[in-house]
Amino acid sequence: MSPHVNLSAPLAAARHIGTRGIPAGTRTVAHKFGGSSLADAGCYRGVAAILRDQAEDRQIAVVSAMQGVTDALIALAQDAASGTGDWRAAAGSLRERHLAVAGDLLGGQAGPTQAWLDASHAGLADLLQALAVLGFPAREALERIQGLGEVWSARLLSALLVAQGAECAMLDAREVLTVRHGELGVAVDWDDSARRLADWRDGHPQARVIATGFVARDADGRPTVLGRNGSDYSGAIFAALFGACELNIWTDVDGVLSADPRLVPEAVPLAAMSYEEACELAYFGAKVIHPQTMLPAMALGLPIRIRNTFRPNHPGTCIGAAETPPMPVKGLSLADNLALVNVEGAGMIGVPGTAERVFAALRSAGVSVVMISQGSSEHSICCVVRAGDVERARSGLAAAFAAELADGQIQDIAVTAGISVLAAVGDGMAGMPGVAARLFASLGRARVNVRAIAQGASERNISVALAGADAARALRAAHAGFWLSPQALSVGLIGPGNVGRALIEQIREAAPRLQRDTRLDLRVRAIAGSRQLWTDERGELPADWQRRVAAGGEAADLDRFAAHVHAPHLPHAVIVDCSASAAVAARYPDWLAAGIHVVTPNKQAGAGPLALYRAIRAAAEAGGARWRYEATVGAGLPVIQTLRDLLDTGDELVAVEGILSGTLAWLFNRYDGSQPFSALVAEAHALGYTEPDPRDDLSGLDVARKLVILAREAGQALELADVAVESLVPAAVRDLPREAVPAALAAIDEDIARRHARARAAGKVLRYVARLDRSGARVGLVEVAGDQAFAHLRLTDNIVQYTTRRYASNPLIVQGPGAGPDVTAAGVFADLLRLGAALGARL
Ligand SMILES: NC(=O)C1=CN([C@@H]2O[C@H](COP(=O)(O)OP(=O)(O)OC[C@H]3O[C@@H](n4cnc5c(N)ncnc54)[C@H](O)[C@@H]3O)[C@@H](O)[C@H]2O)C=CC1
Ligand SMILES: N[C@@H](CC=O)C(=O)O
Repeated sequence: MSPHVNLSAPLAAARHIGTRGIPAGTRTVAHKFGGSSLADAGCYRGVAAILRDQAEDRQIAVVSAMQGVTDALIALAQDAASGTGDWRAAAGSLRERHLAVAGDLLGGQAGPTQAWLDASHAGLADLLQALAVLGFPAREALERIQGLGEVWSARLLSALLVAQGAECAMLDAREVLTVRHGELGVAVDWDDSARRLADWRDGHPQARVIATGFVARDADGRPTVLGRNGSDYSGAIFAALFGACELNIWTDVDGVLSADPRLVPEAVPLAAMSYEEACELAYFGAKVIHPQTMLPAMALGLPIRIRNTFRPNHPGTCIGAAETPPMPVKGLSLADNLALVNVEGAGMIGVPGTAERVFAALRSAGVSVVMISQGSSEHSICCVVRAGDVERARSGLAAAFAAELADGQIQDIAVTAGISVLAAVGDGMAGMPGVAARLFASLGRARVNVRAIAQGASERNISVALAGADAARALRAAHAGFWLSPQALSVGLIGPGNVGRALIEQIREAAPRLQRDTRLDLRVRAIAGSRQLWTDERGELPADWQRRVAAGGEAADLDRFAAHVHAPHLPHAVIVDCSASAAVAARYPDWLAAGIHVVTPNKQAGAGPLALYRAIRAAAEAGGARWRYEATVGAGLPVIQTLRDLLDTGDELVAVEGILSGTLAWLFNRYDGSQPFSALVAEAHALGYTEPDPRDDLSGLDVARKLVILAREAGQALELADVAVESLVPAAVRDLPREAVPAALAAIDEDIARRHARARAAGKVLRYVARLDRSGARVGLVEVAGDQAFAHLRLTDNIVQYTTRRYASNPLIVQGPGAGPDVTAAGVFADLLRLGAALGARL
């Protein structure tokens, strides 16, 4: 970069003068503290502690004004000059604020500092009065006033350090730093500044210096300021003049982030970057450091560290570090409030000098061009300008090309307002194929239309102009494309009941391992209950997630829920339905058609009306999304997967028979006539084995649903009504509201006791069995001989026997616990992992 060439010689000479008399090997470090680090007395104490804790031999600290003071001073000057506002009262409160901070910091020793501040504020009042008389904001007075905040701030900090016994000198930069204001900004007179500083040092040999940022003197010795971000620039200038080996810029963030965290919650802090990357990022959006600030540091190769005053142990971001991590894209930035100007016409093709005329016209109109793009057809030149410049740009171009517009050689000078530019920046993209592809693929997935593109031959920045309305979505999508795993899965859970809660705990426990070992990045970003909806951007659930979901939720709204889960910036989305709701199941076709995967233990879809089942299958096919429901039969057991494997490998199902209800298995395993059957039902409910309404188990409906799911898996168009079902629910309980069921359920006890006694007398046991074969589908309570496999189950064990063409005389058996929140959640989780594997996770 040119600054190396232009600046390094005068700077090296200035450094030589500035470090005169300092022993070789002395380590000097420069620090700069912004207004956010100096908001109140507590902040000054924090800054003093940071300075005292540093290990360097010599220290130069450059300070901004207290937070908000520079803006207040500018407003004061303008109000006084224009005769508006109560500027006297405002000046009074500024004085009070500084006196109060001095009193707080220095206590009994505050007298001299307060007297000094008082005198300085009296000078300010005189200046304001002069402006009020003049009636216009005379530049010299304005610059003198604007810089006072830094002078007060440096005085406060140095007085505090001295009061704490830490030796230091205060340097008013207006005494030594000589600058000129030119068309390209402020230029430092390095030679003059270095000589003045050396003279000042003769009278101030202290190892620690507190200097004013932002202010300087002009060639005639009049006070002036360095412009916006001037304090950072002062930091870099004094780092150079004092011979510092490093510049620390202390602010209120942990360093430079990969993107604006207000728009991209997943933005990550960057440990290191080159000066060039920092310049590119700073230009748009990343306001941590201004490129001009870096010029002296770049010329001398000084590392600049961005650090957090409020977390001083955080390493921050090192700009210009010897080694920066090899990442193709280091950061993304966004500029808003722009417009596209497109000069288009067949008459431009192959005509030398057209581009020169376009840019000359824009220069004459005083328009700075943000981005340029021209296709190789030369049919149009398009550039991006700031929204406030667009009318000047249009009329300037219209005047410059008036003749060509009149005779049709130029067809149009078109302006599109409401444009943003997204820039992907990184030294590492040079020579690396695929970076642009990744950026544009991410934007495409988020359905962002790209209006114009620019990439220079340095290959350090790809800039994309797009509609402002798409900007935030584009930024998040691009960020996900570079920083998130391609297997990042936005998870939304419906029904945080027994199974849902267990599932979330399992995900929380496994997520870090899965991300590390398989790249599957599960982010639970939304949880919907029947009454509340909770959403989160990042999807990293805290330990007290249940409390937050219950406390912080909004009203349940499945449309909002699905929209949040289906975040365009995340590569994949899945809805996990852990409710038992038919209304929720009816939403699956829409979700699947939109590309949202669905995983569920809810049987209402798989065993729902055939029309819904078919619509779900068709939608999944059309949307490319997957519907997985292993836990609907046998909870965590591989019942459906086993059947699929049999069928997919060409086998043929002859019959399926089994005990498919964990609840009924447990009830009849436990029941021995010594206690009422209804008491055991209540216990099964409390253990989380039953359906939300236990009548679904006792009526055989739950078992019938499972049989329908298996039949459909085997290709049969079975409806629930086609299953012959024996219900155990007494007629008196069937139509009661759910809350009334527990009290009424004793009505079941007598019948079960009688049937149990009869079976026992015959040397048999009662089992609720399901069977599907060529003669049809039926579920009911049967007496099973004591030597049969079905008689020897434990607890909630399910057993499924597949008789197939291959497994004809000796059926294939799947057996194990078939109900309970943990095993069911594990079955759902296994489906999620299978989905992850299909999306490319290394599972
Ligand atoms: N518990 C078990 O052993 C097994 C359960 N299943 C199935 O898992 C699902 C959940 O079962 P559990 O957790 O035991 O039931 P649960 O009653 O404990 O939880 C269901 C949750 O869904 C919520 N919910 C109901 N309707 C909703 C709606 N429209 N929108 C949002 N949330 C709604 C309820 O408020 C509740 O939080 C059911 O479909 C069940 O059939 C499947 C296999 C085994
Ligand atoms: N209530 C059901 C739960 C699983 O589907 C059962 O008991 O099997």
